[in-house]
Amino acid sequence: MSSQDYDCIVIGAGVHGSFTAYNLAKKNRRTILLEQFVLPHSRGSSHGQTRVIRKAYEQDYYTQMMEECYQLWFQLEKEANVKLYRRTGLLVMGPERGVSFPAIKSTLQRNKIPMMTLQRKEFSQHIPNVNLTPGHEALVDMSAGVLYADRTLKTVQDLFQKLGGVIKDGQKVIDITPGSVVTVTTTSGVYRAKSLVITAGPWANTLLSYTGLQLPLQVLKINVCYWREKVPGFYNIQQHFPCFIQLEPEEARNDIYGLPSNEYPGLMKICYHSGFETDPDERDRQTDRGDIDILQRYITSCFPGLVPTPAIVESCMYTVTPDHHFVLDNHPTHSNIVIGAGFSGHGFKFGPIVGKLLCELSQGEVPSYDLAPFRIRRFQALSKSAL
Ligand SMILES: Cc1cc2nc3c(=O)[nH]c(=O)nc-3n(C[C@H](O)[C@H](O)[C@H](O)COP(=O)(O)OP(=O)(O)OC[C@H]3O[C@@H](n4cnc5c(N)ncnc54)[C@H](O)[C@@H]3O)c2cc1C
Ligand SMILES: O=C(O)[C@@H]1CCCCN1
Repeated sequence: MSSQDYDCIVIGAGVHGSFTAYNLAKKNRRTILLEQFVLPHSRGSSHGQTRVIRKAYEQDYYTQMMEECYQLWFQLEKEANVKLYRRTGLLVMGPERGVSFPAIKSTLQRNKIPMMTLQRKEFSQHIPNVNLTPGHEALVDMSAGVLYADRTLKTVQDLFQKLGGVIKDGQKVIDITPGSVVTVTTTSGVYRAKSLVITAGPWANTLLSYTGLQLPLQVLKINVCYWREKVPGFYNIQQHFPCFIQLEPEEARNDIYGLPSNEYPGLMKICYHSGFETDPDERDRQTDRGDIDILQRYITSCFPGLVPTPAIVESCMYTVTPDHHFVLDNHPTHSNIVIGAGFSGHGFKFGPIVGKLLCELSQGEVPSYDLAPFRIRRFQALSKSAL
């Protein structure tokens, strides 16, 4: 067993822990990033080749955070000399009389984000091989695109190490002792630091249980489905096919989204924006595929150029809060413990800004954004403190 002292310990080397550690190292804080699995791994939420980046949100605060976040992604690409973003645009389709579509449209307009609305008659000219559902409208968020996810994690972790940061992978945290110096015990070491950041994705509540806190988080297994093009190239990134979000009527609850064929030749990724409850350590025992039936029906009616049977199904996990907004906050009883959790299936694109904010919180600095929507106290009636 080794015992070492740091300014900050970060638990979890997913996208948010990696960006937080990198921000801390940039501020010359002696930082260690602990990860239970050997890196890289595909057992959490940040693996896979691609994610959507967009400014199209219902809430101004996400759209406004993304303004700076895009700049941070570009800076990172420059610093590491690597391509992490590819512009495709994002086609948003949804019921004109619903809540979400008009809200997204007005947020984009209010914030002067480049966008294009598509009238039904011009839709097929711009977006061939997609049928717009009757009663639905469409717009395109022009600066949206694809982020290369696995490449991002490697890039950020490499930069962190170049700045002197330490990564210990294959070390599962099995205990946390809060205090003015926090002690973290792993399967092979004991580490002490002035502050701790917990970015443990689906395992957030397992880690938080050592600190006497539980958050209202639900862990869902997501079936990540890839669908074969009937004619190769129909929905290809090279042919400028965009990412898309299909907003469903509020009562249907969950949306469908997709990315152009890119990562696997001839296959387009289309997924259901929800899944089935799982224990993160038993992910593969969850075998429910009810979402795939919904996707098959949708693809048959709206994407006639795809074979409506998935060619590949991979797994990922969402950690969802009751309002689908993130948790970015200090621990309510131990202020030198900072929590980044509950990214609810839409957190990847915010990695650079979440890293910056969690770093600021851990250093006792005033955060760059109003974190009211992300504070733990919004769950007051729901969160159970075991203290
Ligand atoms: C299918 C899918 C599609 C998505 N699409 C998008 C998208 O298009 N755009 C977007 O912006 N976002 C998207 N997201 C969401 C985004 O990927 C997640 O919000 C983000 O990856 C969450 O990262 P994280 O760092 O919080 O969690 P994770 O990536 O799960 O990282 C947590 C890490 O903590 C480690 N850990 C846990 N417990 C311990 C322990 N005891 N000791 C040591 N280490 C531990 C885990 O092993 C893991 O590596 C998608 C997610 C999924 C699943
Ligand atoms: O965060 C995103 O942009 C994607 C697409 C929409 C559903 C959630 N995940």
